[in-house]
Amino acid sequence: MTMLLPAVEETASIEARAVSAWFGERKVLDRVSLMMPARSVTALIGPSGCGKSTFLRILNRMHELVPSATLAGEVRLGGDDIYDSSWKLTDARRHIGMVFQKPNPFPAMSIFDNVTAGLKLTGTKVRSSEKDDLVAECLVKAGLWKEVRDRLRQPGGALSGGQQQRLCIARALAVRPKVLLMDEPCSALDPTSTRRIEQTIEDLSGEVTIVIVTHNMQQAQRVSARCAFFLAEEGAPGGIVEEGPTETIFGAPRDERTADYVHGRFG
Ligand SMILES: Nc1ncnc2c1ncn2[C@@H]1O[C@H](COP(=O)(O)OP(=O)(O)OP(=O)(O)O)[C@@H](O)[C@H]1O
Repeated sequence: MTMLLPAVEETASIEARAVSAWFGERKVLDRVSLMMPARSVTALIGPSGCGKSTFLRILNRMHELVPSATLAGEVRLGGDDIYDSSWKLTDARRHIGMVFQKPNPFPAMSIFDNVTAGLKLTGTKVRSSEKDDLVAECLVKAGLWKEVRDRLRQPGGALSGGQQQRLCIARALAVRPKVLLMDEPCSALDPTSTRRIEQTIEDLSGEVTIVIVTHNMQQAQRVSARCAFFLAEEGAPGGIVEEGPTETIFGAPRDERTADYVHGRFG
C-alpha cells in the first residue's frame, strides 16, 4: 500500500493567542492563550459551559458560522494565522479536521464514499487510481479496516456507533489534516468502543496534532500528554486556570481549583 498521509515533518503545532469569544453581547472566553504541540494529544477539561467547545470551534473557524458569534485574538497553525485574510475557510477545514460528539457519517452513503466525502468539499485532489489506497490507509489508521475491508460498498449507517465514529475519524484523515479536533468523541459510545477510539487516538498521536475535549478524567489521563483546565467563574467568561503536562495537572496541580476539579470535587 502506498503511504499517502502526511510525513511527520508536515504536521504542525496549533497555538491560540489571547483568544476571546462572544455570542452577541455575551463574552464566553477571555484572552485564552494555549500552545498545543505538534504530534501530541492536548486535552481540554473543565465543567460544563466554561467554553471548551467554543474554544475548539475557534481553532478551525467553525465559531464564525454562528450568526451572533464574534472573536478576537489569533490562532496560529505552525507560523500561519488561520484568521488572516489570505486564508480561506476551506484551507482551515482541510488542515484542521473535526470529529464531533455524535458520530455523523452520511448514513446512506457507502463506507468507501464516506471516507472520500471530504475531498471534494475541501478541494483536495486525489487521482481515482489512488483512492483505493487512500481509503484503505485511512481506515487502517482509524482502526476500522479489519472490520470493514470486505464490505466497503455497504452503507455507513449500517455500522455500530463506535464503528461509525471511527469511520468519521477516517473521513477526517482523508484530507490529510495537520490537526484533528475531537469534541467529546466517546460520549455517545459504550466502554468497549470508547477504549477502541482511545487506542486510535494513541496510534494517531505520533503523526497528527490532536486536541480533545473530554469530561472523562480517566480518559484525559489515558490519552493526553498535556491538559488545559478551563473554568468560568460565576458571571465571568471562561478562561484557562492552569495548563501543563497531564501528569502535573493530575498529580501536582498548582491551583486549588484544578485539584478540586480533577479529583471530582465539583463539575
Ligand atoms: N450557539 C450559541 N449561542 C449562544 N450561546 C452559546 C452558543 N454556544 C454556546 N453558548 C454559550 O457559551 C458558553 C460556552 O459554551 P461551550 O459549549 O463552549 O462550553 P463547554 O465548556 O464546551 O460546555 P459543555 O462541556 O457542556 O459542552 C456557554 O455559556 C453557552 O451557553
